[in-house]
Amino acid sequence: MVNSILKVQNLTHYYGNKVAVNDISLEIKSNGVLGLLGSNGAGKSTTINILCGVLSPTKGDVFINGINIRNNQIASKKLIGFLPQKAPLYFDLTVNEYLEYCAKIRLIPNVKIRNAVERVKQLCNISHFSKALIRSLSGGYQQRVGIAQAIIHDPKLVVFDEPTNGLDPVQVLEVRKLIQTISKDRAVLLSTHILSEVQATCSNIIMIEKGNKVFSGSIEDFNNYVAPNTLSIKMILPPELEEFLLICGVEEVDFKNEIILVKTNDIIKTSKAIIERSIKSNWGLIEIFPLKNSLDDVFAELSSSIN
Ligand SMILES: Nc1ncnc2c1ncn2[C@@H]1O[C@H](COP(=O)(O)OP(=O)(O)OP(=O)(O)O)[C@@H](O)[C@H]1O
Repeated sequence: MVNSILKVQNLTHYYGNKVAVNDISLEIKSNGVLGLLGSNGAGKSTTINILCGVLSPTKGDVFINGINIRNNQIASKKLIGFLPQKAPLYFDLTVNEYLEYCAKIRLIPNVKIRNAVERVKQLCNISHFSKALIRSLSGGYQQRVGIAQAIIHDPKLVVFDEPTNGLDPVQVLEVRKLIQTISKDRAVLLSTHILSEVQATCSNIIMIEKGNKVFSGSIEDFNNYVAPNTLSIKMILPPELEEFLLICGVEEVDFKNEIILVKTNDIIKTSKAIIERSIKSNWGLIEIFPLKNSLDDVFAELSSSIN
């Protein structure tokens, strides 16, 4: 049987008597980017600090490639790369000096260090800064150095905590592109509270709120999670508001130029009723379709589902 790259079973963590992560399970079976989404304080950092062996969980188990991190700290850490919210950089070292140092603390044999450093510099497009002091690099390039240290030992799983925080829009796009490239050869867990980040980078999402898992599935499943409750309608001869309100399930009607937005408690029944009435009364129905919820709507709905 092939081991999952990451398996988290019933993870729970308390700070004193306050629960920060409550019975969370998740699994990564193949390469690609899994988004760990949640509002501020949801429990994302606590979860990933546990996965990366920085924090011991109160309860539950984490397996990296089948290895339980609780009893096999060194073996499991060899398989994980981590870029925390604040990249662990030494600003007075050059890029080469820093990456060589990271390779040593990752226990890469001396004879292989040079190749490892060259490989990650090339991948992260920082070779031309090899001899530059880290403090002299822009925020985006410093973040690339942070990413390079996270993959220097060629881990199976890389964990990024809010990797585009504080970067300008161009750097954000470049760092996202780099993360996607990295995810072709390994699994990536990307923690963020930014929906557009998840949309742009991830294939699947786990969402946590107040320490509880509230969603797990594909971006598409996430998008369709909350059933739509609004119909968008175009008609040549629409009826008056009062007549609309008499139709089965119609709760609110909003006339916006040519478009009529109808809020309903039953999208199927109301669509059927409007189509039937339109034919009978010659309203000249041109189009009718349910309006999809935006990801922001779904995020808001899921965030408020835990009290
Ligand atoms: N060292 C700590 N001691 C006590 N409580 C903590 C500690 N660290 C985090 N918490 C609390 O645990 C909960 C989860 O925090 P965590 O940092 O894991 O959330 P997060 O989703 O990463 O949030 P953010 O996006 O703001 O970093 C929060 O209520 C937080 O206040």
